[in-house]
Amino acid sequence: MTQKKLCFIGAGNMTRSITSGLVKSGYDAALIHATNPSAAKLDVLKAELGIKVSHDNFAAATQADVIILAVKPQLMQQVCEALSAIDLSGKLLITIAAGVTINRYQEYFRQPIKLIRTMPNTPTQIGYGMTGLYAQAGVCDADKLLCEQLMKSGGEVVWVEQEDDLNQVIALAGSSPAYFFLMMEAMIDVAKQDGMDEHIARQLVQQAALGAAAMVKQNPQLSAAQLRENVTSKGGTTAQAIAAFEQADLRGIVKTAMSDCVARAQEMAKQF
Ligand SMILES: NC(=O)C1=CN([C@@H]2O[C@H](COP(=O)(O)OP(=O)(O)OC[C@H]3O[C@@H](n4cnc5c(N)ncnc54)[C@H](OP(=O)(O)O)[C@@H]3O)[C@@H](O)[C@H]2O)C=CC1
Ligand SMILES: O=C(O)[C@@H]1CCC=N1
Repeated sequence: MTQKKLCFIGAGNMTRSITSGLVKSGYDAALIHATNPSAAKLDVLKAELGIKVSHDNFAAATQADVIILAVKPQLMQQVCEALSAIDLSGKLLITIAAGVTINRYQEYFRQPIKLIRTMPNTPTQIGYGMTGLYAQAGVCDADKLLCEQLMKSGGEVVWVEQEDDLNQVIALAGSSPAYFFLMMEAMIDVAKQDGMDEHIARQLVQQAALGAAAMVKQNPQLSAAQLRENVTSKGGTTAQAIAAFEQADLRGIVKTAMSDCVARAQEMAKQF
């Protein structure tokens, strides 16, 4: 991979996930710079990954070839406006923020920019990430390839055709690790209430979840429905459990959750 000077603005959960993936995959830590107002997260990144850290967004971004915008959506305007005095003509901008549109970034930077919107997720930290990508019109193939390579160091990537499609990516992959964590959390809680040791419950649940995801991935010819049916013996235990989920309208709950997730991204696009 071509190794360029990277600057992450904001050193929170996602910057940690992406920079870990990059360093683990061999990206030169000396070329990665992260900035943050408070010191604690920077200290951890410096100690764990050996990347450069500072509190100065402007200086770090000025020196970088690629600026990765990784602050919360509500802070994006303030952060981008403060960087708008930098000549961005030779730099690629990548944003990981949910719900902030390309039009907004153009307003904030007040100059022509080359921007790729991405939607990664936290499993990027361990190489199991999933990132959706959308490039602003006019971004060249070399910059698209560079962004793709950066995000691939943490897992898989898909390009989407329309900017709006990123909202579906959020519902399906950006936010969805939290849905699966909730499911596992609930299962572990039930086992604990039934008197099981928490560590054993967690081991059982995490391995079952990992196995189920691997079964889906390794059997592309089989639908998720078919894989579910293969577990479900007629008149058996799984049938009882699945009936309880169906009766409680799990599918309806999932539908509401995902459409609320998309709606929030659309609302944020108007807000920020
Ligand atoms: N978490 C997730 O699963 C995903 C998040 N995203 C997107 O990633 C972005 C970051 O999310 P996440 O990492 O979870 O959030 P975090 O809150 O963990 O990280 C944001 C970081 O930005 C820092 N920050 C605040 N103000 C500034 C500033 N002026 N300059 C530089 N840094 C600043 C914060 O510092 P401090 O805490 O010291 O104030 C914090 O460390 C969001 O836009 C979110 O939409 C995208 C995909 C998945
Ligand atoms: O919850 C959020 O807004 C961010 C975007 C996707 C995951 N976390």
